[in-house]
Amino acid sequence: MNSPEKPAESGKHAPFSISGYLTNRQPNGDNLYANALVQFDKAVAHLNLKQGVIEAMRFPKRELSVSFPVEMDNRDIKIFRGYRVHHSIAKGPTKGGIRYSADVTLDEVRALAMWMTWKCALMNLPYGGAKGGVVVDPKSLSSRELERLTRRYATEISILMGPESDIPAPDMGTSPQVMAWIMDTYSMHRGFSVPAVVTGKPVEIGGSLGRTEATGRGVAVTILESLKLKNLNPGSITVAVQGFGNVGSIATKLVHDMGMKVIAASSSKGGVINRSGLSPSHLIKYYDESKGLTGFPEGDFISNEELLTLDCDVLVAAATENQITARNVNKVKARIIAEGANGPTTPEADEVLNANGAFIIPDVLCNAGGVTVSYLEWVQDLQSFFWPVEEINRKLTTLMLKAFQSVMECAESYGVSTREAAQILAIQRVADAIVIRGIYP
Ligand SMILES: NC(=O)C1=CN([C@@H]2O[C@H](COP(=O)(O)OP(=O)(O)OC[C@H]3O[C@@H](n4cnc5c(N)ncnc54)[C@H](OP(=O)(O)O)[C@@H]3O)[C@@H](O)[C@H]2O)C=CC1
Ligand SMILES: O=C(O)CCC(=O)C(=O)O
Repeated sequence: MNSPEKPAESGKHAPFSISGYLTNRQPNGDNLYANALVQFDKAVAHLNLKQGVIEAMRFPKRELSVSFPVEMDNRDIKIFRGYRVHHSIAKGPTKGGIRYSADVTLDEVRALAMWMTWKCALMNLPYGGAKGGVVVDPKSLSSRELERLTRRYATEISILMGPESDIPAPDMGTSPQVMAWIMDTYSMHRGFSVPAVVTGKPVEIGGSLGRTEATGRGVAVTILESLKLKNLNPGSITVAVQGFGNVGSIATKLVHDMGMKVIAASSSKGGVINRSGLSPSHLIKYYDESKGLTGFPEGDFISNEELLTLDCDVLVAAATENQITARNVNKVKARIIAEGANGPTTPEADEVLNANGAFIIPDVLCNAGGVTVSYLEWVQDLQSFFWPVEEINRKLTTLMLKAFQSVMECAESYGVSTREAAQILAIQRVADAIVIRGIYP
């Protein structure tokens, strides 16, 4: 693996060391921003770009760290920490979700913001990349506490937010309701409704039909396309899904509708396996009622570690980052890895999977359905004219297939992995925007 401290072999980039720049010192392979830089260095080495242009893409454009007080239901005041990072503004306003998680770090948000830049560029959306996060376990808060926290965080980052500057959306631990509170808070400060300031809202206040399902739908569309590429019949395919939130649960339902057999699914505390197949509707009902999948009666318990290394055809990694690592990669048996989550595979594990002949649908492609329908939501909000769900799903599928095709062509012509191909395409497009704008002549 290339170290992010060491320029890649081409020697083309990064005299600027990132020593001291990373904020959380995790073991090698676990720091998400370091991992994002390893991927970037690998992809950019194939492109003929000026040093300044490379430097401009290597580091975030701007970062906001905030501390803010929230009154708890028992009248105690707690201080929370949050972030909003803009990685690139070269191709348009910044776009990207907000994550509520007890473990979120600034480096994690930096990586996720960088990946949003590549994802938007790969999908040809007129956006740069951003991400936000608050260090909080949302399940530990009451609904009123969650609302107060969200409104205060939205106020703190409102100096960056706006329909023409930065448009947040849901990510892990946030929901359409959280987006509604953000939209309302921003609108209160402006004195009129600004639906286009955030996407993934409930449809009653300007959300788009199909947005809630969009990320999982994109995952399913790319899996089906991968099966076509490999001449595999969906009816003979077994699938294991790690993570059963927004992305994992919808992907489970849709691959099942396409004829594949889902044999295992999990949430954070473990999951369930049944080699005869699981019912997505039963899983979804159980998950909503029990807030997890452990104890689901129609199968046997399986740990997350076991699920990742299960004998199956397709592994959908739809939970969180750093799940397929140097520690477990040699035991992964799935031939197709669909990265519903952002950064589920570390760079070391990525190399091993590729060497072993696995087919990876990389995160910036696989989970791009969410931001794609977010874009459609933003366009609908700006024009105050809304489309039926069939039209949204048709547009989404068209854009996903086009991106899938271009990644395959790029992988073929450069002789690189699918992840490198996706990033090569995206980085070249962002670099073109930087050069054409004349920001870094
Ligand atoms: N929502 C979106 O539109 C998009 C999301 N993504 C990415 O997809 C991933 C999932 O996001 P989303 O579905 O929205 O998040 P949710 O918060 O809706 O769900 C997350 C799911 O992952 C589970 N989980 C968390 N940690 C682990 C773990 N270590 N092992 C197994 N399961 C775990 C959670 O379990 P539990 O319920 O027990 O906590 C939950 O089922 C993230 O990486 C996110 O960045 C990417 C693009 C768009
Ligand atoms: O819908 C969006 O704008 C962004 C979704 C997101 O955070 C992601 O794709 O990782």
